[in-house]
Amino acid sequence: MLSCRYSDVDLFRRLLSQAAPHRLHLLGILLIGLLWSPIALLTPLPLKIAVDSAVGAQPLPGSLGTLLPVPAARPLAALAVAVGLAVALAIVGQVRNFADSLLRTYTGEQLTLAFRARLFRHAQRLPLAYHDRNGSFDATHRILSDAPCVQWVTIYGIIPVLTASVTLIGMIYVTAVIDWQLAAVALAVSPIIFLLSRVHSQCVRPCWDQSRELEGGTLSIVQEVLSVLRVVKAFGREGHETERFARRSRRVIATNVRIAAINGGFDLLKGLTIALGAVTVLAIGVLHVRAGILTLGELLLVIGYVWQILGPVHTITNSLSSLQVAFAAGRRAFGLLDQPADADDRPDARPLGRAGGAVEFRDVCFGYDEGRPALYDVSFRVAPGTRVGIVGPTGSGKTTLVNLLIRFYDPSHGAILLDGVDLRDYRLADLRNQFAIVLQEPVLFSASIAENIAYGRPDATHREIVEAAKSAQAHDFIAGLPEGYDTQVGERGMSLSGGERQRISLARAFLRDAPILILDEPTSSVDVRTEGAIVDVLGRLMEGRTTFIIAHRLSTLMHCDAQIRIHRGRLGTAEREGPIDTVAGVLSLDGVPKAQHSLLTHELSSSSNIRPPHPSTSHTRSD
Ligand SMILES: Nc1ncnc2c1ncn2[C@@H]1O[C@H](COP(=O)(O)OP(=O)(O)OP(=O)(O)O)[C@@H](O)[C@H]1O
Repeated sequence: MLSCRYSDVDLFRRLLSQAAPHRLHLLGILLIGLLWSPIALLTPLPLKIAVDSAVGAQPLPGSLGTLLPVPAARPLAALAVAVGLAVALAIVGQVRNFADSLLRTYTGEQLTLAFRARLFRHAQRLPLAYHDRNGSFDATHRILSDAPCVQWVTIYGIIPVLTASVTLIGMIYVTAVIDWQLAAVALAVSPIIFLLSRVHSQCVRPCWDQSRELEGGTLSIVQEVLSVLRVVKAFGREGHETERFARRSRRVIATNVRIAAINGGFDLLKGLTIALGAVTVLAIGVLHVRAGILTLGELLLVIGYVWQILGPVHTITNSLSSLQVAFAAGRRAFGLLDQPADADDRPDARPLGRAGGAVEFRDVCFGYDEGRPALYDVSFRVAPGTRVGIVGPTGSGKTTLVNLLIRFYDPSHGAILLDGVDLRDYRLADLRNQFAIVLQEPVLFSASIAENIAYGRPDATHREIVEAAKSAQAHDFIAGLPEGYDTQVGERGMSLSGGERQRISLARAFLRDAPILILDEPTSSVDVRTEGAIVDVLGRLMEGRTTFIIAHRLSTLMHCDAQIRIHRGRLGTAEREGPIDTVAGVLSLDGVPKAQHSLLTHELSSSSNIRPPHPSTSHTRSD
């Protein structure tokens, strides 16, 4: 779990600093909240006036009596004052509620959006190893469901506690002025309630942590199943998946029921304490009325305050215990945010315009997991413009090799050089600009075809997009669509055929015009007829670019100058048989004229296959 190591104080501090840019809005909410205090203090007053001055013959209370001197013989005038005050309070209260709700919603959404954007930005910068380990939905859930914790803490946590505290102090003061003994009784209840709240928070906190983790796991099942629905349907596993979801959900339910039971138990205890306080105030108050210390109206006023005193106490304790939900979410959100991102550029990192395309692996070792190497001591050199096929059995390390080249991962030992410079010495953004990638399963985004083609070059003009589509033999089918280049392709391009999707991703690679091309079995998901067309397109796409093409099919290797064979993470020799020997074109190595050079055999070595370069071991091209 990535979320356990933060104390509440830590979280509180970090959430406040996350909310800091919106402090003016938060101040506005606080001020509107503080308006509640005078409204709450004045709310029981119309009742007192009605009882003491309209029914009884008392003068209007305090400064109201000075402002509106209603004679004792005019009970209707006193009633009018009571009604007028009640209506005015209701209007002011409703306007305050309206402004409060509007500003809370606006600020809350802004706070959540800002935190979500920060988490999303960070999730994209995390090393692929993090997402491999945790699955993509883990981050999704943290970004979508846990990010609102920043508004839960500020708008629904601290601000209600502050405003309720001010109201509480005001009410205790006014009650004490009227009858200090009643104020003391009401006050005596508060520490008991705070104590109960503290114990409550401690009991409920681990349950909230567990609930949020389980909920994330449950939703990840939904996401996983819906993203591979074709497979689930094809195997008829809908029932199994539903049961898996229900099993997880039952655990969430059990945890949430436990939380509800804890909350209910503590609410009961707090409610009983509050009722005990109110009943005691009532009993003492009645005795004081009988003894002539209080008027009946004052008793009603005080009882109104006592209930309202207990209201803010309730608000404070509820806000404090709901902070636990926010902290549980905050622990998960910061758990994501504190994962180390891809290494930052070195301070002296080199800018890179357009690379020449010379690539060298020098004694490269790498493993995804400790003690399970995926590549051992891989060394080879490739001259600019060489088209290299990477072959080997499944799981041998082909994808790993190109992953290291794009710097999705860094080698644990050795170095990879581009144009003679260690990849780690380049600015990462500049380095990644050197690659165009076409994958086995083309990746399209739910946007228009034009936007998908321009994904690697958002500044491309429409003309350039069309040119790229023509080069990828995609223009004709795109032009035949009712909305042409503006056609929306649906989620992951599912409204297009496999061949159409692959042509769009090839058009994207043409438009990108990068000096290094990475092709990962680009024809494996299309039929034989489409494959022929795509192989032709690939041939043109590879022209003048250093190309690494992972391939199992001979047809795909047809355009390659050289082959790297990998077996269990080690390099083997280049193949002698097969299409390589028959392909026209020569690998040029480090400035040596092309025609004099043979292929990679003497340039490729692994720990199991290290030998000095020697013409006799080299693999001369047939042409
Ligand atoms: N993200 C990962 N986390 C852990 N291990 C991985 C990961 N990706 C690959 N591996 C392991 O590394 C080894 C090499 O995998 P790689 O994907 O490079 O093989 P490959 O030759 O491309 O296979 P294929 O032809 O099936 O795509 C395998 O043992 C694989 O299980």
